[in-house]
Amino acid sequence: MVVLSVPSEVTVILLDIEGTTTPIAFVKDILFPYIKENVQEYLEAHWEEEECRQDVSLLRKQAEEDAHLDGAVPIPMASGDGADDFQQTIQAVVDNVHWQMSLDRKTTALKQLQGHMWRAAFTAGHVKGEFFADVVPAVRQWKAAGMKVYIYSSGSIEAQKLLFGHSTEGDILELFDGHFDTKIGHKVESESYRKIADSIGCSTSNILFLTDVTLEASAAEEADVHVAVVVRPGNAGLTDDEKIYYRLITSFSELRLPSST
Ligand SMILES: CSCCC(=O)C(=O)COP(=O)(O)O
Ligand SMILES: [Mg+2]
Repeated sequence: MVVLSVPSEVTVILLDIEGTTTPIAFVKDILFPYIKENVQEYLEAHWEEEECRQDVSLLRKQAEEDAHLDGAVPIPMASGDGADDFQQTIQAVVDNVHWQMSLDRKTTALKQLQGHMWRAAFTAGHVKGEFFADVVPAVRQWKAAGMKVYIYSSGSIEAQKLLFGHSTEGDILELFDGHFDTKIGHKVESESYRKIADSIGCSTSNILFLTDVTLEASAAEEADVHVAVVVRPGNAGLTDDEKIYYRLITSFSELRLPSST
């Protein structure tokens, strides 16, 4: 088995979700279709609620920023004048969400709405978070060894908590010391990793970040974070150069903590 020695200065392990702890297929084939199939009905049912208003307002702001992009879908303000206007505005939000999802965009606006929509599915037990078999045993071992373990995903913190709180392994939220999402910054920007270190109260070099996406690994590395790229079934392939450059693991069990023998 391949063994990757964790540098002795590492005290924090920061985990990506999709493609790292959790199969991409779970996100693409279960979580995302739930949104596409239910967004219209969800908006119709929750339109007048404050949380939904805020979600739509954030999506509208994002749509304005996206106006220059090919195929972008604007979300006009509802005039509040009649059922047709209400339906047209909802349809614009639905189309915008579908458009963003067709590009797998990771905007905070989209992720916030998705998190709110998944709440019902997870809490009712219709959907349970899935993890690769090595994930939970490894995290338990790291915690027992005194490591701090955090999550950093494009999925909203609320969605992350649903995934880990309602999973095939039960509620495993207690295993994590904290969560970060794109509100701290995008995962492909190195500044995000500096802010995460500040927020945890450690140096960036105390962090080991595990992700499937080399653009994220590169941004983290630029901030002096240790990185390993996680290769899982169903993940996007890596180039030969990436395979040579990055430390690769196919299972969390390949990590050797400093004190391990
Ligand atoms: C319940 S987490 C939802 C996953 C998600 O929406 C997503 O975009 C995952 O991105 P990641 O940064 O974890 O690769
Ligand atoms: Mg990922």
